[in-house]
Amino acid sequence: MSRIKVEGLAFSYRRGTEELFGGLSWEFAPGALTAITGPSGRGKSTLLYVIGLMLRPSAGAVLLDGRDVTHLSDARRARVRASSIGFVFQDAVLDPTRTILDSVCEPALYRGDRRRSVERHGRELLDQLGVGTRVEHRPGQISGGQAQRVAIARALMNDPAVILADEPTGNLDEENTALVLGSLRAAARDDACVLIATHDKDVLAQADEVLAL
Ligand SMILES: Nc1ncnc2c1ncn2[C@@H]1O[C@H](COP(=O)(O)OP(=O)(O)OP(=O)(O)O)[C@@H](O)[C@H]1O
Repeated sequence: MSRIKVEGLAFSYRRGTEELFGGLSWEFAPGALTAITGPSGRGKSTLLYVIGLMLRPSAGAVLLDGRDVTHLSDARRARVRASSIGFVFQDAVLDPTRTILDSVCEPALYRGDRRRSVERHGRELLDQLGVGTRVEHRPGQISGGQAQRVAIARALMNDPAVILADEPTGNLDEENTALVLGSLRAAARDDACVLIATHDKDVLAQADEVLAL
């Protein structure tokens, strides 16, 4: 079974304005890295928000493991989001008052995991992403590209079944792009469904599937 499926999907930010996706149907398989590409303004970010249950489609449905999650209440959609979806936002917003390690650990502490094992896992993720020496720093003390990688570690923290990443390599050089792709690939190997909105040729070359909007 596909982990995520969209059926006849369309979205408008306001009634009577431009409709995005034009009735898109697509299945995203677990274990696969799918790049979502297309010209600026075509709706790549918006598609991630709709699949990430932050926006409701104006037509069609989003199915997660075969279950239609489109019409659930806001509270139930928020629960599904917290338990199953890791989101990497385009601008890597991190809490300026927390250390890097605290930011990465927060999703797991919030759901009640034990601090010791959470911190161990947080340090491992930050190491994998090449920011392991920055754990006690705060967002103002690291570069934009490092913040991007911290945001990815945070999204991977709870081993989500679905990872949605919006231009995750936008700020990165070749070496760090490879680190990020390696981490997303490792998550996919653990059977996650990974969707990356991107213009990056390296990401497109390494994706298992490409959805062009
Ligand atoms: N909050 C909003 N309210 C109204 N319109 C919006 C909003 N966010 C985005 N849009 C519009 O929706 C369309 C799709 O935007 P979106 O950011 O999803 O595109 P994109 O393909 O990700 O673009 P880019 O490659 O430039 O990041 C654009 O026309 C944009 O102007």
